[in-house]
This record gives sequence, structure tokens and C-alpha cells, in this order.
Amino acid sequence: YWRQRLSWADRIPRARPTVHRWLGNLGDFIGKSPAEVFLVLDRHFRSHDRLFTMRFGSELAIGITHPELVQKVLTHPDCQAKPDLYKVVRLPNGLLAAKHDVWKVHRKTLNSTFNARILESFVPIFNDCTQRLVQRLDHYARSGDRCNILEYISACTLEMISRTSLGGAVFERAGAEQFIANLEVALKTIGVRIFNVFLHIDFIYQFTELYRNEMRAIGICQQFTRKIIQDKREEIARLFDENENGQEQQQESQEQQHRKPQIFIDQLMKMPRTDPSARHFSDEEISDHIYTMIVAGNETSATQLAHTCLLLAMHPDVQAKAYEEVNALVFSPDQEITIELMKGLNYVECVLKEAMRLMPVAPIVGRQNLAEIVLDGHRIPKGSVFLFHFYALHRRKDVWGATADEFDPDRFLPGKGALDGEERHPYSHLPFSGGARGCIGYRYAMMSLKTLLAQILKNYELTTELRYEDIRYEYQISLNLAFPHAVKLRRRSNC
Ligand code: HEM
Repeated sequence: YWRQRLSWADRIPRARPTVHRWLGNLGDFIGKSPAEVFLVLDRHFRSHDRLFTMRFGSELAIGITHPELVQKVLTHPDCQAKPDLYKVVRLPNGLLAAKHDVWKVHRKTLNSTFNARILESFVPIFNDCTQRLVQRLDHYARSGDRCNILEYISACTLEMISRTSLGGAVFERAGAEQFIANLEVALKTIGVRIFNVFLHIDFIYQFTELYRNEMRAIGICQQFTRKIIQDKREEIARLFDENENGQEQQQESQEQQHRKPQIFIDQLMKMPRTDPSARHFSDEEISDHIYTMIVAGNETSATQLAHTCLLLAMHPDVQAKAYEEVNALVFSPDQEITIELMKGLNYVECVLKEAMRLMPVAPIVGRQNLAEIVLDGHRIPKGSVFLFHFYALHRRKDVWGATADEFDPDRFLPGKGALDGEERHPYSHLPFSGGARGCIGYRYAMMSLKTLLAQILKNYELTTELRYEDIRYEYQISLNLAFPHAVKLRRRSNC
């Protein structure tokens, strides 16, 4: 029956070896740690040039490896749905895991909350949080001790994302510490569950300790945010009632408006008041969107920056070049990194892009097609699952050359993208995924990461005893390291 049902895939190359006649490739994954699963997938993706299939019992997944096909699937209007696997995120209205019909409506509305004007209004928050991080790190510069820089960056990005999505005083509220601790528990649970096929079955999962801990953590987090949502609703109702549809805002000078952070939760609630045709989000939808931003934006940004810092510490020559650029533009250690200044940080951008190429924090994503599509002449039926492995894509030698595994930000300098006279394919570098369902926060991420990296480099020189060749991965929801991001910090003499 299976063979007949999956016969359409007979002409597509298969991942070898199929470990078991019935289980297919499943045997290759069962009992393996997430890091091992990641490497097995990497091996399969690297050994196929365009596309291949993996069979897990009666289910097939299609691995898409060539940039041309990656582009075709990611941008195909019928391939914007997510496989069932994403349900473990438990945020049915949030963009990351929403079913296609819900996602389509919400994404259209939410795109406007990430426009250039709104992002610019976050610059003071990015800078304020960065200054606090720089101060916290000073302890290590004075003591000379080794520091796990990810821990500090994580606290900083969580503060950024919470302040830009929930408002300034969010961490001063009662219960904030409990909220942070339980958020971490809930996020860790997703990471554990996603790699255990048995825990995907709700019936089994509900009897586990993990499930009970997850529910407890979600309950505590939701209690905290529910109160914020209630208070916000009242505040916005008052604002509009008192000021006849928000005229107070219109009286503010343009400069004031420009600088005032356009908080995400405020945007969602104000939308239907300023535009009657706009969507009215329920409390549950708002809560799902806020958690989705935290889930999708916090650990990704933090881990990506920690990887970048470690790579710079491992490559002093690259660090010196990036510092030179920062030092020429940023005159004092507490200077605000403005939009204009960010635009000048070209080499810093190359460094971030190169770190995202070699160590992409969201290396594997999936899609499902809602109608038949044709790839390389193969008719792929509706409901098929596509997998993308950006880590493997980012190391293709035919795209990135013989030095694909080396850290060399220069390859992103203008004019350096071509290999044998051929320009690099636009879908060969996808740290933020691509197409309509790519990362909504990529500009937010680039702005916050540039601000953070510029100030870290301005204030400190980074060194490490770890070597690039010794990097080993741990894979949860994001691609992390199997050991701490241990760096030493030395205050720059001009700071
Ligand atoms: C370095 C930082 C980041 C990286 C590498 C990253 C990467 C990604 C990737 C690869 C996806 C596609 C996921 C998939 O298809 O399964 C994604 C989606 C998403 N990201 Fe990011 N992201 C980052 C930062 C952020 C930030 C800061 C935010 C929010 C402020 C954010 C919000 C989202 C959301 C909401 C989605 C789902 C989009 C949709 O399905 O329409 N991300 N991100």
C-alpha cells in the first residue's frame, strides 16, 4: 500500500541507505541526539545536487538542495503552508506556526508593523539595551575571567524584544522574573519535543512530565502577558476617548513622534481605531503574536550574535578590520548608533552575513504544498513536505568555492560574489529563509545586531582559546554550540 501510495516519487533520488524496509530512513534518526540528527540530514543534503526523498514509514519528505529549486519552492504561492511538525510551537495564530489561511491574513496586516519608520523608532531602545550589555560585560574586562557571552547577549535581546513588543516598563512589573524563567522552560520544551517523534503524538505527550512542565510554564507566562494586554486595552481606550481619536498624537512634533517607539502591541490595538477596515485582533491573537515574536526573534538574534563574536575572537585579523571601520564612525563608547551610522557599517554587515552563512541559527525549515507542483519534471502531489537545510546550502562548493568552509567576510564585499564569472544565486544565502514566508523580522534583526556588534567592538577586544576547527554543534530549535561561547574581553585603550 505504501509503495503504491508513494510510487510517484520512484524516479526522484533517495537518501541512502534506507535503513529499514518498512521504516525507510527513520532508522537513521531514531535514538539519535538532535545534534546527530542535524549531521545526518547535513550528509544527505550534501550528497544530492538538486532534490531527493527521505521516507519515514509511510511519509515522505523531499529535501531541496539546489538554490534554483529552493527559490522555486520558497516563492511558490502554493508552497506557503507549514508541515504539521510546527504545531509543537503551540501558537496557532502566530505567523511562525499558523495554518496557511490564518497566516495569509495575519501576515498581510503585520507586514506594516515592521516598516522602516517603525523600525527606526526602535533605535533608542536598541541603543539603551546595548549600553546596558556593554556595562554588564565590563566586569569580565576588569577581572580578565572567561565569559559565556551568549548568556549576556540573550538577556539583552530578550529585553529588546520585550520592550519593542510590550512596552518600556515590562520588566519592572511584578512577576517579570518568573515570566522570564518560565519562558525559558517553555522554549526548551519545544526544542526537546520537536526531535522526539513519539512526543509529536499528543496522546502520548500528554502523559509526560515534559508536558506538565510545559503547561505550568505557559500558564505562568500567559498570566503575566494577559494582564499587560488588559492594561494596554484600557490605556489605549482612554487615550482615544480623551483625545478624540488620538489627536494628542497629531499635536506632537514630528521629531517626537519619530523618536517615540511604536510598540508592537500598541500597533496591533490601535490599527482598527485608526483604520476601520483593519483587523480587530482578539486578546488571544495578540498574545500569540507577541509570543511568536519572542520565540522567533530572541534566541535567534542572541545566538547569531554570540556565534559572530566567537568567530571574531577566533579570527583576530577580521576583528581588527571590523574594529577599524567601527572606530572611524563611532567616536565615543556611548554614542548612539543611528540609522545613518548603521548604513556606513558595511564591513560589520559582511561579518554578520558571513557568520550567518557558516553558522545559521535557523538552519532547517519546512514547507508543505497546497496543490500539485512540478519540480525538475517530477509531479509532486498536494500535501507533500519539503525540507531545506540552509547550513548545507551555505557550504556548497559550487556556489561558495573551495573556501566554502572558511570564515571570510570579504566574500560579501561588492564585486566579490562571483565564482568563475558567474554571479552567486540569490537563494544560496538564506539565514532568514526566503519568499513570502521568510523572516518578517530580518531588518529588525540586522539593525539590532549591527548596533550590538558595533558597540561590543568599540568597547572590547575579544579573544578566545577555542579554535574554529573544534566547533561542535548542539541543535535545539536553533543551531547552538556544544560548549559555551567562552571569550575574554579586553577594554579598548580609547574607551
Ligand atoms: C538573527 C536573527 C534571526 C534569524 C536568523 C531569523 C530567521 C528566521 C527564519 C529562517 C525564518 C523562517 C522560519 C521557517 O520558515 O520555519 C523566520 C521566520 C520568522 N521570524 Fe525570524 N529570524 C531572526 C530574527 C527575528 C526577529 C528579531 C523577529 C521579530 C522581531 C523574527 C520574527 C520572525 C517571524 C514572526 C517569523 C515567521 C514568519 C512567517 O511565517 O510569516 N525573527 N526567521
